[in-house]
Amino acid sequence: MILKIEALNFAYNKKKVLKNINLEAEKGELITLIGPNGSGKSTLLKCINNYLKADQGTIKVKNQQIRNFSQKELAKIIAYVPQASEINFNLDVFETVLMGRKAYSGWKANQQDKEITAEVISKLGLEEIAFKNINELSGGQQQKVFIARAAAQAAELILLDEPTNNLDLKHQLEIFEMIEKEVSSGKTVIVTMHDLSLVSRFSDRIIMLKEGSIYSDGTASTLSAAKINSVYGVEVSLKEHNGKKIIIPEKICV
Ligand SMILES: Nc1ncnc2c1ncn2[C@@H]1O[C@H](COP(=O)(O)OP(=O)(O)OP(=O)(O)O)[C@@H](O)[C@H]1O
Repeated sequence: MILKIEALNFAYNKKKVLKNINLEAEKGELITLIGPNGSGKSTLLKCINNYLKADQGTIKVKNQQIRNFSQKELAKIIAYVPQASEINFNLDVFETVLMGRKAYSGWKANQQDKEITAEVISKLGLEEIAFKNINELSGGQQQKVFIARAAAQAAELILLDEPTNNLDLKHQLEIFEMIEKEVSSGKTVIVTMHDLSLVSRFSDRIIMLKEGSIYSDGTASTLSAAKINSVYGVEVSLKEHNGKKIIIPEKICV
């Protein structure tokens, strides 16, 4: 088991945001966290990454509490890609992906770091933009670069916060292809998303958060109109296509 969370509680000041979260993740799992705006998805990822410190409960990676790791050691196990709006710097693509190697070599990247960076760039199909400045890229291209940086970090657990937000259909699929490549090479990926049809198509396991608690945890086949209705307050129709669910919002429940 790569991740084990037990009885996690977290509050911003006095506002309880995560309530009694229990969660285990295995090697090679793709887990999607869904839930309405403000249900605590980003906060949970930030707690797992030890960016926010839990008030109560434990978070263990590889059987050790995350608070016992130095930031550098934890970065060899967990890679975290925040929401696009939280990212802002002025480097080219190669340099950005190379930053993923910081946990190994500090500021002084060695030849091996550069080779790993080049491998990741070509494996994930970013060669053509390798020397473009990040700020000159579209949102979709930037997201790909940040996933590449997480891949270069060679962490076993990758946390992605809404990587497909604001992306067109092609970029959404490309991001999922990148995620699937990481999962098929044995990485565990936890990703937050809002597009439930996309989630149903790509996830092994879907965790629904409702007001800071886990409301359900199961395969895409367990996603039901009743659950979505209860968590989002919206009536939906579910259609099946090639064994996957398509979720159509119908009306807001009153
Ligand atoms: N830095 C902060 N200080 C105080 N409250 C915060 C902070 N960040 C988030 N919150 C609050 O915590 C709750 C959970 O926020 P969080 O960002 O984890 O939700 P989310 O499920 O990721 O939402 P979204 O889908 O909109 O990204 C919200 O009520 C939010 O207002």
